[in-house]
Amino acid sequence: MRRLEARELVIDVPGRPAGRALDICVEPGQVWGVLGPNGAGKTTLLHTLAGLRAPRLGEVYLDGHPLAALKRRQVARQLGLIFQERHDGFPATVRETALIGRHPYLSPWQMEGAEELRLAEAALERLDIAHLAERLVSTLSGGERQRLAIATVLTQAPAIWLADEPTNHLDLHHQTATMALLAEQTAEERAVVMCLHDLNLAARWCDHLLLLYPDGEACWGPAEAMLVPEALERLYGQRLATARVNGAPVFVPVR
Ligand SMILES: Nc1ncnc2c1ncn2[C@@H]1O[C@H](COP(=O)(O)OP(=O)(O)OP(=O)(O)O)[C@@H](O)[C@H]1O
Repeated sequence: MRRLEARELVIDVPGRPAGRALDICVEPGQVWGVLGPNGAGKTTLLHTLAGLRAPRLGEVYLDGHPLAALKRRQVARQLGLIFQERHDGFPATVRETALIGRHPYLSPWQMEGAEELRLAEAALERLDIAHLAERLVSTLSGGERQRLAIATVLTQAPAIWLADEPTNHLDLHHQTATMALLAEQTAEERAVVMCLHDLNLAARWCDHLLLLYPDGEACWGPAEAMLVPEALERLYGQRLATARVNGAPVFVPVR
């Protein structure tokens, strides 16, 4: 059981007032969506929750321990990260890259074994990129790279996924398949926090939402309480029409 908490957390967005401090507890089995317009601080929040960026105020806790006091290797066994910026280091194949997901569990001199390989192959299969296993990552399309990033975290099997726009670059089918995969993590008491631009994916798949406003204001809670058209219109500065499809609200921008 792993719990990620933000206590009195103010993310450090340069030049912005503190706004509302975040008090959030991500419990095992929950799927959190972070919504907000460009520049609201979604990526900054995710980096702060991952311990990669210091907050301006407050602290992030993993299972009650301050994240900043934990060893990165310990953190890497619990938190899986899908971020937007990726840099190709040395040339690596798709399979080698997926195997990186097992590194937090191996000692520095230990080679990946049959079990690591099995997990990586299963993840590549799940993300429909098994046929690309021998290819160099530098030759992949944007959507294939995105699916590899997800496959790498699936290989890692962390307790908590932190994903920045996980459906970026993905076609409609793979967007849905990715959201299903993330929601599926909850069956094993894992949790997911993801930034999303697509309100309808958030409405369909997230059970908790955090709305981040550009002035630092924020509100959060169960998804149904957050999906209030007036609040969402204020969030995006966009009028919306609402319908219901398959039991979930659907929001369409109106002129
Ligand atoms: N190093 C920096 N120096 C100055 N401003 C920065 C720096 N890093 C981020 N910012 C600013 O902080 C704000 C929040 O950025 P962030 O990337 O977290 O937003 P976001 O909500 O993820 O946006 P988007 O939807 O466009 O991805 C932006 O206005 C950005 O320009």
